Amino acid sequence: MLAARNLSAARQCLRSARVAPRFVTPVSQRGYATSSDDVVAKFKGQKGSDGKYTVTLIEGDGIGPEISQSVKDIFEAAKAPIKWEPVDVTPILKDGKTTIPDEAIKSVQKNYVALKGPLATPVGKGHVSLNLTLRRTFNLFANVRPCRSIAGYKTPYDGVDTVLIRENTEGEYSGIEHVVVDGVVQSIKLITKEASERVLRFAFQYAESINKKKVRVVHKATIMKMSDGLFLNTARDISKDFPDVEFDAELLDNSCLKIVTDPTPYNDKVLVMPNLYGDILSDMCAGLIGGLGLTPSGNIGDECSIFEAVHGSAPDIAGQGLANPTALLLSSIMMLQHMGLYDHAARIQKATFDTLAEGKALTGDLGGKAKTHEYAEAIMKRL
Ligand SMILES: NC(=O)C1=CN([C@@H]2O[C@H](COP(=O)(O)OP(=O)(O)OC[C@H]3O[C@@H](n4cnc5c(N)ncnc54)[C@H](O)[C@@H]3O)[C@@H](O)[C@H]2O)C=CC1
Ligand SMILES: O=C(O)CCC(=O)C(=O)O
Ligand SMILES: [Mg+2]
Repeated sequence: MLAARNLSAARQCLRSARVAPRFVTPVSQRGYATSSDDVVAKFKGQKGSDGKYTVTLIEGDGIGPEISQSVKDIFEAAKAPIKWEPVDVTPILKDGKTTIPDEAIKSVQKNYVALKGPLATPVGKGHVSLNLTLRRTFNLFANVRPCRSIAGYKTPYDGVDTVLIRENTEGEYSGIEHVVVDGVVQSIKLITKEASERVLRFAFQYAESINKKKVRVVHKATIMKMSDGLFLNTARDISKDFPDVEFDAELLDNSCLKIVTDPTPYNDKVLVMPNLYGDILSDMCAGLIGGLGLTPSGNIGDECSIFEAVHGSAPDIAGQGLANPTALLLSSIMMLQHMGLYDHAARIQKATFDTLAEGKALTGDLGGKAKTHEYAEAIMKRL
């Protein structure tokens, strides 16, 4: 009884502590704003004697090395104060479990931040997803996936500005599966109150920090009454701690229909949802603005964060210089903003958006003829 009361008091204390404003830096400078002034201060302490910050780099599979090269070239041209620390994440088997090498883990823990290219996951048999392994290893509980229309690049949808936050450690992605009897398998969707609380609280704080004062939970608690029900009820509880943020909920299928019909009513909201729904909806949103070559993301944790594109390793175009590096580049801009390097982020972002708007050096996915490196060079010329 006493323990329960202590736990509840501790939770209450945590709630009030975290509701306090987290930023001094004005929102106009913070851009994607995934961190706080405290986190920025932590990075300042990481600055080396050469004036540079070390960032772990996981180049990834398929198109990963090509798009990573573009980011490295553009950062060099922009004189961004980043020293890359490349690590190998080839999976190893440890105590019967797939894991990533210790050096990679230590590098991210030391640097607090990584930029990551896509990692391929074999279908069916084979190693578990290394993307999930990384998210779980570093407890990167919130996956922030913004999706904004690119000025000058016309799609059937104008002025898209959605932000989706995906629970990043459990749900349908838990990978707990077993054979019940031959021909019958069971896959467990694990939802805990603790992980739900963590990502929901982040979503409310994030909404406040980017001045989108509405949070919408996307769920299917009509069918998954217990699991999505727990997520939704937890959201209702957490919303009471954020009286200035409007809160509502919507069924996933209805959200899909409404977003592809007209995404603009979603511009003033932060959408938050269990893992798989966020996975699917974020690819869908990318389709609204021109495809997966354009959408960034940040996997955010309390200790460290990993920034990566929404897309995968694109084996159909790998090794041919056809990939659009914009999604990884925008992820690296999110990363700079996360670290408080706002001026460098703004310069690279402007050069990128101006290049896209000019439309002379676009990659094939955007209807252009430029190779990956030619598009990167066009950005570099503007820096
Ligand atoms: N976070 C990660 O590292 C992710 C990894 N994956 C993995 O990637 C592999 C391939 O998955 P797919 O289903 O093919 O999805 P995908 O996202 O790799 O590709 C889907 C389609 O989008 C295109 N595309 C993706 N990124 C592009 C870019 N930067 N520029 C131009 N076109 C681009 C591809 O050519 C393809 O036609 C799988 O092994 C999957 O497990 C998938 C999603 C995320
Ligand atoms: O890990 C994977 O293979 C897929 C991950 C994914 O689709 C995503 O993170 O959006
Ligand atoms: Mg995905």
